[in-house]
Amino acid sequence: MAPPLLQVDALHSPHGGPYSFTLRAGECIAVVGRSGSGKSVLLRLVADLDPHQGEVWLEGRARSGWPAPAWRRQVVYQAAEPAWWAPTAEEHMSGQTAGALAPWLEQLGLGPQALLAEVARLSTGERQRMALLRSLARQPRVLLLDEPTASLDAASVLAVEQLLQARMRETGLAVVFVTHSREQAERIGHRLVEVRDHRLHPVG
Ligand SMILES: Nc1ncnc2c1ncn2[C@@H]1O[C@H](COP(=O)(O)OP(=O)(O)OP(=O)(O)O)[C@@H](O)[C@H]1O
Repeated sequence: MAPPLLQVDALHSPHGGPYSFTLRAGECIAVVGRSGSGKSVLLRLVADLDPHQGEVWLEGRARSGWPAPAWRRQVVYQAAEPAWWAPTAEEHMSGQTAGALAPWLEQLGLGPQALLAEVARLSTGERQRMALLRSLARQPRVLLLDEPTASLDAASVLAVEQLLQARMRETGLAVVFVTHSREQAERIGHRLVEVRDHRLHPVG
């Protein structure tokens, strides 16, 4: 049998873990847990953003064998409060044209002009949807999402979930989705885990 797309082995730091799980192409693991339980720590360790021990494998190849920029192209982390480093969203879109992004913009209820507006002038919810587009524009194999719909109304939440589900189905994108909503976890997750006592526990 083919190895899992992502394999996480005893990943830990002083702030969380050891965490172990596998993720297949096209699969979503939804992660729930109390505030401060270590959900963001988990994502940051998988993304290689904090010092840690343990290992992560992508397509059977250990992360220690990947050049860091190549790893970060394939495994993309979206923070709960994403940072922006240029004035407009368009400048963050990994060279993808407005035309190429148009279907996603429309699906998320954003007009094409939102790409050209100053990011700072977008509403919190517009910025959050734009952050997801930026993550998808990088065409990762694995997307690590930290509460990506926290600022959205119910219709926009569903639009985000539907876009992600289509990308998982059509491209094999794999997702680790951190959320405070058990209902959302059940909608989007093929598997649910809870972070408790610095460990992952299967839910349901
Ligand atoms: N670099 C760090 N230095 C010190 N403490 C840290 C560091 N990173 C995380 N922590 C601590 O680890 C714990 C888990 O943090 P984490 O951000 O993962 O929580 P969370 O489950 O994502 O919470 P929330 O749902 O509120 O976002 C917290 O107590 C946090 O203060």
